[in-house]
Amino acid sequence: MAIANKNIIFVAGLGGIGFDTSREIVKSGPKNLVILDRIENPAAIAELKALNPKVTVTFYPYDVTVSVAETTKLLKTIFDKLKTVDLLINGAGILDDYQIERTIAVNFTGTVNTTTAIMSFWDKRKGGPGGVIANICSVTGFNAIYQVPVYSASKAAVYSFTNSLARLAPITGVTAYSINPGITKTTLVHKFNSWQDVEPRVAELLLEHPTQTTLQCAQNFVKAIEANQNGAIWKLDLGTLEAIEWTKHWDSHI
Ligand SMILES: NC(=O)c1ccc[n+]([C@@H]2O[C@H](COP(=O)([O-])OP(=O)(O)OC[C@H]3O[C@@H](n4cnc5c(N)ncnc54)[C@H](O)[C@@H]3O)[C@@H](O)[C@H]2O)c1
Ligand SMILES: CCCCCCO
Repeated sequence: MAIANKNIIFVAGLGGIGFDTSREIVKSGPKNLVILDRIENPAAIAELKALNPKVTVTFYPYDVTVSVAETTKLLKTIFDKLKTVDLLINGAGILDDYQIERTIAVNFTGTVNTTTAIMSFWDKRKGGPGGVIANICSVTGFNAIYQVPVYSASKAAVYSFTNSLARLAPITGVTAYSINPGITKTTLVHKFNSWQDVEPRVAELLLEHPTQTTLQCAQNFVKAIEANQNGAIWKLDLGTLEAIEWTKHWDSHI
C-alpha cells in the first residue's frame, strides 16, 4: 500500500515505537494520520504537523480498554469526517507482569475490540469497502521471554488473532498482518516486573544483548506497510525486516 494520500488510524501512535513510526508515515505523505492514544502530547502532534504540512494530523484521546460500543462511537466520528479509512494500526501495549488482567486487557482484548469495532465500517458483507489492519505484536509472541510469561502470551494471542484475521479476509474484505519488533530501545523496556519476581533483573539482562533503535524499527515498519501482504508475519529485529515463514503442525481442514 502506498502511504501517499491514504487515511490511516494509528492506535498508540505517540509511544516510543509509535511516534517514530508516525514520523516516518507523515514523511510518506498520507492524506490523514489520525492518532488515538491514551497519552496526550500536543507538542508531538505539532511536530508531526510541522514535519509535513500537506498531511492532516489529528488526535483523539483513546483507551483501548473501553467497550466496543464506545470505540465504535469514536470511529463513527472519524469516518464521518474522513469518509474512508485505508489502514488501522493497533499498537497499544504495556509490559508489567505484575499487572496480569491489565496486560491482557490492553495488549490482547484492546486490539481485538478495536478491530471488532472497525469491522462495522469495513466488512464487505455489510457493504463496506474492506480495509487493512497492522497489529503490533512482538517476537515474544513467537518465542517467549519466559520471565514475563503473561506479556509474552498476550503477544502470542494477538499474533494468533492477526493470523486468523488474514485467513478471514476473503469473507470480510479486511486484510491483516503482524508487526513483530525485537528488543527496541524505548521506555517500555528500561525496567519492568517479571512474573512472580522470577527474574528481578530481566530488563537489565535483556539489554546486555544487541537491540535496535525506534528509528530503525519505524523505517522497517513503513516498508511493511508499503508491502501490504495479507497474512505476513513481519519480524523487525536488529534493524532488519524479515517475513517469517510459520511452520504448520495441524490443520482444521475448514
Ligand atoms: N520496545 C520493544 O522492545 C518492543 C518489542 C516488541 C513489541 N513491542 C510492542 O510495541 C508497542 C509499543 O511499545 P513501545 O516499546 O513503543 O512502548 P511505549 O510504552 O513507548 O508505547 C506504548 C504505547 O501504548 C499506548 N498504550 C498503553 N496502554 C494503552 C491503553 N490502555 N490505551 C491506549 N493506548 C495505550 C501508550 O500510550 C503508548 O503509546 C507495544 O505494543 C509493545 O508491546 C515493543
Ligand atoms: C527488553 C524487553 C523488551 C520486551 C518487549 C518485547 O515485546
